[in-house]
Amino acid sequence: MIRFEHVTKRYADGTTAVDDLSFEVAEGELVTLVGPSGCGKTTTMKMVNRLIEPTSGRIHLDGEDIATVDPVELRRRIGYVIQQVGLFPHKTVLDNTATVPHLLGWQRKKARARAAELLDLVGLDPSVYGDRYPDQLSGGQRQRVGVARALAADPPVLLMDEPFGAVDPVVREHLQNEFLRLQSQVRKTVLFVTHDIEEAVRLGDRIAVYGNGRIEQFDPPAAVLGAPATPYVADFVGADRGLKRLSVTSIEPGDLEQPPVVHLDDQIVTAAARLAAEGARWAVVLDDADHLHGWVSADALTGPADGTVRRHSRRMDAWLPVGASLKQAFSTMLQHDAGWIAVLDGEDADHFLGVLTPARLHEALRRSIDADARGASRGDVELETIPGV
Ligand SMILES: Nc1ncnc2c1ncn2[C@@H]1O[C@H](COP(=O)(O)OP(=O)(O)OP(=O)(O)O)[C@@H](O)[C@H]1O
Repeated sequence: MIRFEHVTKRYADGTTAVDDLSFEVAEGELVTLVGPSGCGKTTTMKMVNRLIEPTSGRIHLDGEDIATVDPVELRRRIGYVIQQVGLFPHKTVLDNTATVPHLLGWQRKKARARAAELLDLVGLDPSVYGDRYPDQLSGGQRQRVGVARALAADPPVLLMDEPFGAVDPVVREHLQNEFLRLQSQVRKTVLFVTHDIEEAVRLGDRIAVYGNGRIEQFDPPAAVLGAPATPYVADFVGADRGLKRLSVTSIEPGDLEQPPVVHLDDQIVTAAARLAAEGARWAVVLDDADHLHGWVSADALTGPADGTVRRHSRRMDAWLPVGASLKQAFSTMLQHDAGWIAVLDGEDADHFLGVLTPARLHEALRRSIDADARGASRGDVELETIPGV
């Protein structure tokens, strides 16, 4: 969708901002450009909408050399979000969002309806915020309007330059999550500039790690964290990259333990016998519809034998859908003070798959690091284990 071919930008004072850059961004892909200040990220981005012209090389958009396209026409195909947002202070939120459709000559009613739809999509109720002016919004809300405005004309490509850079870390994380949700719906081709490796890892399908006008590594987040291509990249992603990796490694069915499973209406004797046969101290409890209910301990089943498991079972709220990140798993364990979490599958996360324990979480992380290093799949990795004490 976007292709850079040997692109160099040298400014008039002799600064080489971008040096012989070649890379490609696929349709619907979100690529983060990350690196320290002054390494050429913004220059790269601004060459895509021709705010800056390359000194040499070519950039293709959807197969077309952009040097041959009228810049104004080109920019209509490209949404642009910047840190300062650049909303018009004298226009309402709704009118700000409808700017591009207006410029494209849409009828006022259609443009405003589209703007309202977009505001809704970025989490701002148009009936509450539509008539406000930008200075009546918080920083995070202004950023959302910026995103809505960039999407209003439904451009296939989105350029985002530190769009969440000016808000505090909590709001920032919130905006990142919302943006990921939005992107899963709209699937734009996105170039996203940031100097924050955490943000790059969290958002990018692939990350371009910049060092001084060149790309040092262009890979999916797990590979950048697990197998940095150069000492520079290793240094940039930081010594705690194992920890960052938690957020880009997802829970897979093969990571799970399979404790005994009993049902709410099972007789206590039957359930106790099942636990004893497996030498288990507890079992997962499902309801009639096979949905997760909770758990029951072997000790609780040693009392009076009449009745069903229902009497002794405890509710379990610590669960996640398969595919959630190991970071979410760890955080859920801490939040519920739980020694394990249930992992569910299915459209409504209603099918019990197994449980993730801290030991299994650690294994999953090690497996994924090993698998990346060897170019293997996670299930094929045999781990050496350190004997327990
Ligand atoms: N108009 C200009 N004239 C001369 N040099 C420039 C100009 N614009 C940018 N530069 C230089 O080009 C290099 C790359 O700048 P660029 O803005 O692309 O970096 P960046 O990675 O986006 O940095 P930041 O994260 O600080 O925004 C820097 O050394 C910068 O000083």
